[in-house]
Amino acid sequence: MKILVADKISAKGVAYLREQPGFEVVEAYGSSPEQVLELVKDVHAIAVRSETKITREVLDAAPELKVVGRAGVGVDNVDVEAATERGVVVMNTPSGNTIATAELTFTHLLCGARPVPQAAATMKAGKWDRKAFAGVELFHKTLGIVGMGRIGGEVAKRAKAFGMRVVAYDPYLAPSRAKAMQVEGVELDTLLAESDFITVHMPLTDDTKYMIDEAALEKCKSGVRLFNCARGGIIKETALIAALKTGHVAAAGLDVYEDEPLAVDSELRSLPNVSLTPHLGASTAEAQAAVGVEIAEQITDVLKSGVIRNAVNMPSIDGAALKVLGPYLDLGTKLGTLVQQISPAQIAALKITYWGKIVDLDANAVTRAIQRGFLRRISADDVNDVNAPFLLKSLGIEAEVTKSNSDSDYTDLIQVEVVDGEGTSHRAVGTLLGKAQQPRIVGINGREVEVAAEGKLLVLENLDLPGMVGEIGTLLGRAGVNIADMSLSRLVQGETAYMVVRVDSEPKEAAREEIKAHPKIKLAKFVQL
Ligand SMILES: NC(=O)C1=CN([C@@H]2O[C@H](COP(=O)(O)OP(=O)(O)OC[C@H]3O[C@@H](n4cnc5c(N)ncnc54)[C@H](O)[C@@H]3O)[C@@H](O)[C@H]2O)C=CC1
Ligand SMILES: O=C(O)CCC(=O)C(=O)O
Repeated sequence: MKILVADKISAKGVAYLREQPGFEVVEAYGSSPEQVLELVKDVHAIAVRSETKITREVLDAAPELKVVGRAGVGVDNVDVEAATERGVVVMNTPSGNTIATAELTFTHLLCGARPVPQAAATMKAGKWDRKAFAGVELFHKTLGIVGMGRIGGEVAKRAKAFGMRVVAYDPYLAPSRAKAMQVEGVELDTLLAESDFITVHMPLTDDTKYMIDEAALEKCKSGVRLFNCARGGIIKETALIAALKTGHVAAAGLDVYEDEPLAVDSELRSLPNVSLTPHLGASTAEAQAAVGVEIAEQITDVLKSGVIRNAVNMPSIDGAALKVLGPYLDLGTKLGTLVQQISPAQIAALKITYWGKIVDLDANAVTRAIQRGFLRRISADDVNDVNAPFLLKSLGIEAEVTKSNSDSDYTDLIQVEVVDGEGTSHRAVGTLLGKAQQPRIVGINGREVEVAAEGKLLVLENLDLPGMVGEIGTLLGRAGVNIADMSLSRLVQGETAYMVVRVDSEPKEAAREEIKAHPKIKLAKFVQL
């Protein structure tokens, strides 16, 4: 396994990767886009911070790639959509740099209140000016926090310790969390109107781009102070520059920019009332050690054991959750594979229904396992849990999931149903049996059966006549095929019955043709689970 460390992550993180038997680690920092294309051609994993851009082109150039690991929070330098289409897991380390970024934000807040960087620069220049650098206090001022996630929350705690009133705007902020954090949840306009200091802490999205523009600034108090240690573009730079020049915005502190690195001739560099840092939020020894080791561990887990944590393009399952969900994932994959093999090729919809305990668990991962199982034999692409929903959609198959509260005869039940182009439904139902939670198939196309969900199966619909079991047994015996397990089911005596036969080996072509052509057999499917 080859791992490219494309941006500088902590030495401890790199050492962890190097210690793994079978890992070859290549460190290549500051590579040009052309060099990156060359470097990735045989890598299985790439570790980045924010410098290296993992574009669609880079992903195309990396056929072996399984995972992109971002040592940090924002994944804006990774084309997540393209990665998802290719089944590449994109993961981040969400909390390792929270404190570092909250502390840098607070440093900017303090420098916005007291012009320390400006005063320090004049001291270095040999001056002694006690009049030009008066400031204001944070005490009893209102701080508006836009985006009350991990970093916003830590900033709020520090602001409370400084005696500030904290108001927050975050559409996803639960009132209970706001209360616990002693902040007032308000609408954005109220925050803009009431805050003396405003700091933003959310990702850059279509919703948040230019959230603080000319119109928003007009709603702010004259003399407001603004801070952005999240992503450039949340505060519109041209609007901010104009407002800093008039003094409507008294001071600003920025760590991030619309274009990074910030242009040498950016007007921001020459304004006296703005403090700038070059995207240093996460740059503490502690944060880098934390995110470097975390991403190295996460990459190792994906490559060695398939355990995925902190993925941004699929549901993550940690070790404890995997213990609970593991048997369901296995059952789900098998049911998906089974249904695909008993159905016609043209499928309009794949419908999944859950009953029992599984309803209360996070079934997203099981849904993906079912979809992966269904696609395993029909998609030309490498199918995995990341790209299964995308591939299904690209085949024009509609996905539907229902969690049912109705009673069932089993503690847990999963039904996978496909509807073909003619509107006919084909389905399989499965459960987990006993302490060992063995996957069992308990229904096929509305017939109750009971057979282990593993190995090779022969699914037959035959006329419900005496001697059928003997005839099939003889036929398979003649073909040298041993029967491991068998289940029979009929709805109405004398009509058709279902026979599910688990066999030790696959019947040869001639025997398969003989079974298919048997006048008393209406349907014969050979299934490999
Ligand atoms: N300057 C730096 O070096 C660093 C920057 N960051 C950036 O800081 C930002 C926040 O990071 P975390 O707090 O860890 O993320 P988080 O995911 O914990 O919090 C983000 C919050 O933004 C909120 N949000 C989403 N859309 C919103 C909207 N339209 N309006 C208001 N709030 C909205 C979410 O509900 C969530 O509470 C991220 O963009 C991250 O990339 C993170 C670490 C270092
Ligand atoms: O890696 C870095 O220094 C940038 C950190 C950052 O912006 C993030 O984690 O979102």
